[in-house]
Amino acid sequence: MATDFKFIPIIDISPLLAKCNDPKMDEDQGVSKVVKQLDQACREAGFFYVKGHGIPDSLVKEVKDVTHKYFDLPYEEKIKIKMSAATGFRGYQRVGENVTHSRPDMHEAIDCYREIKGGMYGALGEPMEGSNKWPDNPSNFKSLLEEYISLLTGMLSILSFYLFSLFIIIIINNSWSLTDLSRNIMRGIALALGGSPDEFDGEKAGDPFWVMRLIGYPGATSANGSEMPENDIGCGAHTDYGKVSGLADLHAYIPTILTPKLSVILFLKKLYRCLLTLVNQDDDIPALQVRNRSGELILAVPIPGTFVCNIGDMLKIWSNGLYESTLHQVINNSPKYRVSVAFFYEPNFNAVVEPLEFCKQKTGGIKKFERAVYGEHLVRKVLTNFVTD
Ligand SMILES: O=C(O)CCC(=O)C(=O)O
Ligand SMILES: [Fe+2]
Repeated sequence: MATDFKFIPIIDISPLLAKCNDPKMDEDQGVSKVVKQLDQACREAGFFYVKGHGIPDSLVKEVKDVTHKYFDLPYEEKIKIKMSAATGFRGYQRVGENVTHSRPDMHEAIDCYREIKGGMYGALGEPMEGSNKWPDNPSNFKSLLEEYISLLTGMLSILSFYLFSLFIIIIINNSWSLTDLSRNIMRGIALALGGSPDEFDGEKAGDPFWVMRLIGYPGATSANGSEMPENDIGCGAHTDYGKVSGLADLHAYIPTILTPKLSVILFLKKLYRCLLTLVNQDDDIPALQVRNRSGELILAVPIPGTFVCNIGDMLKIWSNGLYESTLHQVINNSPKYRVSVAFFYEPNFNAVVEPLEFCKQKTGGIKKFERAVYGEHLVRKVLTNFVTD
């Protein structure tokens, strides 16, 4: 992170969304103001809240409600959608299965990825082929989450009733920008970097991959119970490069190569991933902590009606370090169970990620990062990153 920021700025992005598809958006005063704020936030904190984002509050809340309901179910029920190599690493992982810095994270989660159809990305995408594992209970879980994802990505994958309701929402709000929030924030960030608004369209992130984690953090009392007495870290310090799937499942995939200890050590090696993250967190439980340059932890206090956004490592590469991803962690000290839904907006699966020429010029003319193909990194994450990175 770049500075000793003391707070995380709140940015009203509605002027940006209103003009996002206007070819002259960069000449608009409202857009320029938002772009300036984005630039400052990305340089100073790597984190910002967005308000005026156009996603209905009722949907944002409902997504957290169904997530609470799912995690409230007995373990035998939750495990019905267990994540494994056979599910393309999609599905439920229990508390402690995720590891950061060799410590089990005190959270459970459902991991989802954009659907990969058979043969879509050849042999590279094969291990992750498949569609997401949605629970049957609560019964509206799948439809609700698919609607939510379509609004965040602009991928109108749900036909029938939900597409129709989305259409009505769009008409009511008179704004197409509702349907692709992440892309539109990226258009603002592209301008903030000094590029054109469509810098990340096309081959870079015009057909974006996405990852979503629905995360449940047990309350402090149960977290300190007998099962894992010392661990109260919900999610260890990290930048957004993504999470490794359950080690047990990875061993099922590459059973003979690694000992569990070695797996954990290699897991610590950094993987570049993630462009922009949008976190939808419980309104009443402050738990997400962001580290500034001196190591002070700045709380990303929940602010109703906002998403917490942070830039990921892929943007760090594209911007040649002009924008950095910031370390953050989660500790739920409240006795209440906390839920957050982290949505990771990613480059195209086949995208080649390397410092943009104009960013290189702005940062001393030297390329600070090597070229990476996003899909290779992603798949390596779930398979061989343990071996080669
Ligand atoms: O739970 C949160 O508030 C954030 C989670 C997070 O940082 C992540 O999953 O990358
Ligand atoms: Fe994160």
